Amino acid sequence: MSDFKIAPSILSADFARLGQETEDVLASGADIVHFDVMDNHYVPNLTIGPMVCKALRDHGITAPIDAHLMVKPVDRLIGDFIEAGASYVTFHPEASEHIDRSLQLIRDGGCKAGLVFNPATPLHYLDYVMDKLDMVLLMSVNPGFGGQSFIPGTLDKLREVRQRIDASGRDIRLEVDGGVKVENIAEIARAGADTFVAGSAVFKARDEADPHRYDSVMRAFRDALAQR
Ligand SMILES: O=C(CO)[C@H](O)[C@H](O)COP(=O)(O)O
Ligand SMILES: [Fe+2]
Repeated sequence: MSDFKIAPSILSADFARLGQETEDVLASGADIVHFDVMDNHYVPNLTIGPMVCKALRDHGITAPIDAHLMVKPVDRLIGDFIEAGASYVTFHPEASEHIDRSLQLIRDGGCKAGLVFNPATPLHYLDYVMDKLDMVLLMSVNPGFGGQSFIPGTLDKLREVRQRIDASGRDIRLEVDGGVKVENIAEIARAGADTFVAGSAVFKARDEADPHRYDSVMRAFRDALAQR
């Protein structure tokens, strides 16, 4: 597998300069913009919503935006993110009253749909919905904050989901989110992930030579993936 995608989480960007930061990280080679939505209810933190997603589109960001909804209830915000220009909309199954309906709402709006699993959320939520998924996102930290350490048990869970995706024969991305670093990305890729969210590891590693570039950390991620 060589179709690896790197998705910097703008949670760790400078929010006062969000448009420029997003441009800079994409110019440095990022593939996807990971957009963390927290509601101070499902998770104990409060971040950004659809207006900010739309502002990034209006600013000229054309790359895929991966809206990771850590909100409860889910369904009303799905419509808002579709309107705001999200490309992927993912949600936590235990935060939705009707998982199948939420997935269908996302796809009916022309977006790609994904389910997100916290470290202790069982994988049985995948049963009966594989045909409605474009992405499975495994959290490798408990959701709510950037800058936490990767939980090693995620590796076994990744292997299990990789088997399920391959057995399904479907085109479903396997994303991992939380504590992804240059030092552990190869091991995470070997366990089956193909899409890597990295927040603090990217935005704390601005190039010394140019404050608008993240080239060296992006190159280090690519090199680690090439040598996995
Ligand atoms: O969903 C998230 C937290 O709930 C973030 O995407 C995640 O924590 C990324 O940050 P870092 O790479 O610093 O761990
Ligand atoms: Fe996230």
